[in-house]
Amino acid sequence: MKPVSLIQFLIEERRAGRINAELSLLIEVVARACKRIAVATSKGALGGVLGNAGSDNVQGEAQKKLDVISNEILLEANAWGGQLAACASEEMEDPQPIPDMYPKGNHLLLFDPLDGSSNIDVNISVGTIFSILRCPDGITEPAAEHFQQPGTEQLAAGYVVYGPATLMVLTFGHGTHEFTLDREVGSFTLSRRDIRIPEETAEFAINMSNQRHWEAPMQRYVGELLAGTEGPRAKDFNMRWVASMVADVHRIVTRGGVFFYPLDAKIKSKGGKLRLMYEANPMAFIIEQAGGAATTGRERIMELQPTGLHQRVPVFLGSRKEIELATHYHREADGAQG
Ligand SMILES: O=P(O)(O)OC[C@H]1O[C@](O)(COP(=O)(O)O)[C@@H](O)[C@@H]1O
Ligand SMILES: [Mg+2]
Ligand SMILES: [Mg+2]
Repeated sequence: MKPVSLIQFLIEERRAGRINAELSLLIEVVARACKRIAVATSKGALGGVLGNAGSDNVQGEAQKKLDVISNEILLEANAWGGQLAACASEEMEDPQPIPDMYPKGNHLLLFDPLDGSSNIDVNISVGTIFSILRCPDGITEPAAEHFQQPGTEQLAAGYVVYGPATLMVLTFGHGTHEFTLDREVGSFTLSRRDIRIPEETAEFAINMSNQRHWEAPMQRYVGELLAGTEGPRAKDFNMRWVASMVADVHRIVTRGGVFFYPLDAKIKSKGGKLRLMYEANPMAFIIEQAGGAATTGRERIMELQPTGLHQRVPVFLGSRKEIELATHYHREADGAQG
């Protein structure tokens, strides 16, 4: 089969009327920026990109040098791209307007410039996650409230994994597709089209060290997985936890599985660990378009009405039947309590 580059794929999508020229160009700009981030991450200690930046972000987390470098690469690339009205990032409290000297567009871009920051210094896969929305008509200086649209309003979402290979996974709402960076030619090439995630799985991902803090329905669900063939599920389950959401989600996009970052007593006051606008919503869109499911344990993530740019939510995503069961246990427990 003749290789299909990302550019050719975007032309196909435009010809099919699934995306417009501006969105297509925006994806090209984001892809180009991620190629530069791939180079930066691959330098490691030699490039002086490891370690802390000496500053904290809006979440009160110590920023890694690569958090800051990746953020700047994405801001710089998108400032003069011409497709954006503004962008927002995990690493910035407020939305970043497009400088007046540059042409503006009708899209809003949200991103987690470097996901899996705790793994940077130990050379484990990290990534970039992004979500694209339409800027409301007539808004020239978008504020946080203009970004706060439900996940169902996303025009596109994607992530890039910087691992042994650099991969981009993308959806426009017409299936989920994977592109591999061909380092020799320097471009992303289609490696899997219309990905389907198996409905059933025997592989789960969760940070088990938080177990004692979980809610009862989560204790029950994971307890049954761990009981395996000796328990009510009558099947053994294997566990994985990379602690880079992009890598854990990419494993699921590749071979199925489930990923959980549930609410627990430690993070209850924050509403969860992962961020709705630039982690949960884009991943939910990608997973749903590949036949999987994504909930908070109670509600469909993409139907949530956002209340803040950096809002956190519980995340349950992956193989549909398992996510439905875990969600059912939570709703049932709420019902019993209701
Ligand atoms: O350290 P924990 O509790 O295992 O959490 C890991 C989770 O935190 C994250 O690193 C948060 O994302 P950032 O690295 O972008 O802040 C996720 O990628 C990952 O799933
Ligand atoms: Mg992240
Ligand atoms: Mg991050």
